[in-house]
Amino acid sequence: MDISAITALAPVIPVLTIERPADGVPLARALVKGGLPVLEITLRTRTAMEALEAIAKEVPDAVVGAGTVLVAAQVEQIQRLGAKFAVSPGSTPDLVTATKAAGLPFLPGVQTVSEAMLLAEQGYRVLKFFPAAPAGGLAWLKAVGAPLAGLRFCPTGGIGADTAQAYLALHNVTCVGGSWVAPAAAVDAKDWSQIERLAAAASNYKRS
Ligand SMILES: O=C[C@H](O)COP(=O)(O)O
Ligand SMILES: CC(=O)C(=O)O
Repeated sequence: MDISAITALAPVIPVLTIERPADGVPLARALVKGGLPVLEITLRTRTAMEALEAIAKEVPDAVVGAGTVLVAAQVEQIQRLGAKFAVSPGSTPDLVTATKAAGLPFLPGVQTVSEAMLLAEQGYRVLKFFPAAPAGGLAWLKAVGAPLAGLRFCPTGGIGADTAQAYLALHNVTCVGGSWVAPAAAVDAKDWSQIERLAAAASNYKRS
């Protein structure tokens, strides 16, 4: 699957920052059961790599990727642990080269038109728009829809249950990313049924 196919699988990509290794698998199972199979594990915690590997091994219906991929050296490791894609808040030439060499689908982050154009020159058609809400949100996406007509975005950052549907209604939004479907309090309480309900609600959002 390429990144277009992966981002087409579900309207919402849960962005997960996992603090305890034991949380990863039940959290992933709850999200997949709720209808959100594409999961982004951010590499922001000591346990992220371990959680990524466990989910890749034990939750076969999940399409698990790594987020907060900042340097090329991480690419080989996440792929070896079972990541199906890489996400970054931005992009660098080294990350583009490393993910292409590895054949690992990559969702690079952009915040400006010029960044989007540079990635389009490299062949990317699906980009993460990060941080979506502070960087212009719905208004930015609407404004770039005509000039960047060939590009689709996965806005992430500051999106919640109250705004996700409005983003998904835009023709240049393929999916949205966010942490709201796995609130830290629910994870701390191991309230997997609450997370499954939040995922089920998010999986019902309609795309344009
Ligand atoms: O850095 C944050 C992640 O991209 C998710 O953002 P969020 O917590 O605003 O949904
Ligand atoms: C911001 C985000 O989702 C990432 O760190 O990849």
